[in-house]
Amino acid sequence: MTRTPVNVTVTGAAGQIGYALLFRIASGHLLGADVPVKLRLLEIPQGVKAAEGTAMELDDCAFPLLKGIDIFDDPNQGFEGANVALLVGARPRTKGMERGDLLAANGGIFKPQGKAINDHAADDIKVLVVGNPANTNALIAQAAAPDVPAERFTAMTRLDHNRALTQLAQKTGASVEDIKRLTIWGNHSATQYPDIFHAEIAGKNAAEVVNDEQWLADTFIPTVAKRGAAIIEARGASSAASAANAAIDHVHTWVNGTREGDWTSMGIPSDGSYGVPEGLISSFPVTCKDGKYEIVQGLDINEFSRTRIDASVRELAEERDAVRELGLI
Ligand SMILES: NC(=O)c1ccc[n+]([C@@H]2O[C@H](COP(=O)([O-])OP(=O)(O)OC[C@H]3O[C@@H](n4cnc5c(N)ncnc54)[C@H](O)[C@@H]3O)[C@@H](O)[C@H]2O)c1
Ligand SMILES: O=C(O)C[C@H](O)C(=O)O
Repeated sequence: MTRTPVNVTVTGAAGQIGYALLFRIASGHLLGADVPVKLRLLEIPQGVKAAEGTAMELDDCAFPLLKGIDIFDDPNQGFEGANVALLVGARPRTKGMERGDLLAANGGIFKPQGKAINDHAADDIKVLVVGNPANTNALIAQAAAPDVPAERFTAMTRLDHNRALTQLAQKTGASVEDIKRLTIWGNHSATQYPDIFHAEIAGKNAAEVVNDEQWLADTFIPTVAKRGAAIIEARGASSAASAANAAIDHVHTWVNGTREGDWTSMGIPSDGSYGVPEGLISSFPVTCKDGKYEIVQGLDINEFSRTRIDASVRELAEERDAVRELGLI
């Protein structure tokens, strides 16, 4: 039986992450090796020509699963019939820009995009926000889409999760696939908290295997939390291929499920679990099954973790208050 192609909208398609992302979506890594896709690329008018060039290259790959590419500069058209939306395009922070300016500039992008998703996307739409500040941009888009279930709006902390997996693997000599149940809590920012207290390495508690709280506090957490800045410093540009890879992982896991005995990290609207105020889009440990996610419940949060989760959640609440004041939510 031939399957109906899944419509995938990608914003910021002509950017760095877009260039690393589109070829993997078209080759079946986002949804599965048997799922045909149609790409809908959304750019600002100045980005359309470059997106057309990328579309030419996509054509030149002759991907069997790629059933069409359309390019738009109007969000209402870009999100028409979208089943999956990857919101990558965002206004980067430029010199002299305060956080409030950045939130306001991104509000001008994510509010209309949220409304366009509300009015035009397919009923089963799943949204991943990658563009920074990802959690709060997701909140803005979600608030502008009252007819879409709030839980369909998610923000990307999978890159942080993947970064933490490798740091832990390198410290312990384990292989990344031997590590399970690691968690990123909070905001995709320097306040995020990568938590290994419930993680397992080949079945053993990771914190006990590491047995070095100083490494945890002074090396592991800051290395993971500030990795984005370290990449910018080294590369002269923000992470692109690893961010695209994480976006692929996030959606693939959401759609196809977490592996047995494991969980992942996703920025999702809080239901009040673990003391995170309801509605904030914060990263949690989640399991995924049949296209839905659930927060892992009942984890014992120690004092070390509590302080750090609270600090990141406080930052999210401040960002929410700032966008509320700007009338964006
Ligand atoms: N959550 C994460 O883990 C993570 C990781 C890396 C980067 N990021 C963020 O992802 C975003 C994109 O990064 P990049 O390196 O691809 O940036 P980039 O500047 O190379 O590309 C951004 C693209 O978005 C387009 N764009 C801007 N406004 C748009 C709009 N309203 N509609 C559609 N397209 C629009 C631009 O024309 C540009 O082509 C940045 O905000 C970056 O900070 C997030
Ligand atoms: O773009 C950035 O500021 C960094 C990015 O969010 C990252 O984590 O690599």
